[in-house]
Amino acid sequence: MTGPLSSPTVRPLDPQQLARVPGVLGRIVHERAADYAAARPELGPPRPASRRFENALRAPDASALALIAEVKRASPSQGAIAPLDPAAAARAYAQGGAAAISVLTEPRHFDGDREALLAVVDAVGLPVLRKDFVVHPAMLREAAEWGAAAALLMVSVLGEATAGYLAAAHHLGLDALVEVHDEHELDVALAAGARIIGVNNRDLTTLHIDLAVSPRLIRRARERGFAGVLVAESGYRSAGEIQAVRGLAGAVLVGSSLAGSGDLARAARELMAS
Ligand SMILES: O=P(O)(O)OC[C@@H](O)[C@@H](O)c1c[nH]c2ccccc12
Repeated sequence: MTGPLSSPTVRPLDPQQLARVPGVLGRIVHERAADYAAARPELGPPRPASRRFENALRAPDASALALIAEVKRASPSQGAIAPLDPAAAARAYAQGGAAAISVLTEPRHFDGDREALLAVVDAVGLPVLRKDFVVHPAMLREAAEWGAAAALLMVSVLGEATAGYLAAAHHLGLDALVEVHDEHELDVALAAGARIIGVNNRDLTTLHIDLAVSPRLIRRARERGFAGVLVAESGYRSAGEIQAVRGLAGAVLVGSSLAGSGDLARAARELMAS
């Protein structure tokens, strides 16, 4: 029996679960699992839900499109993007109208770290998303301890463990961006009770981008009666491309094209101009 104050039990992904993840993504999750192999799995006491991330994406009105701007210094598809100072980048994004900031904390392929997240939490009042390859409950505990308002949960990585990790995030007071890339993953996210679903246009096993993925899966989520927040993710470089998800998505998540622009505030404003 689990009472309201008992912690949900979430296990680190086991080698069998990790082995199911193909391609580039498979390599990264193996590395992350090794990084956290010795970490404690306990979540600790429950924390109150702030819903800060979710609320930021819903405001100011239901038809507006919110920007989640990402502090991204490097990626497997592009290599080095820009040697961003995380705090300065986040301030520029805030000035440019971002509703929330995403910060990569994966060190080997995205040049992210804990310090980047802490610096951003300190620099801006906006809610911050910890963007990492969550394969261990300690990664969620850390996200809460570091002051993140939300964490990314990838259905392509967690599979049937998604519901447990979602409960763990909520136990810690975190919102969760539950990421999907195809119909099956969307069904898993919906069944898990996700409140915020991100549709990644990038297939992380091949790194191929197809901007038609977000509109397709967002429509399907609505057809299924999903009333939560839908986020279109990855590959957006122009206001014209963003136009295609207006009226569909509640938010867009953009990293590379902003991070590599030189003037982050201006790039954010121009990208979101309708
Ligand atoms: O840089 P882009 O193409 O604008 O994409 C941003 C974001 O969607 C992308 O970084 C991302 C989406 N899901 C992820 C999961 C892990 C790492 C990174 C990601």
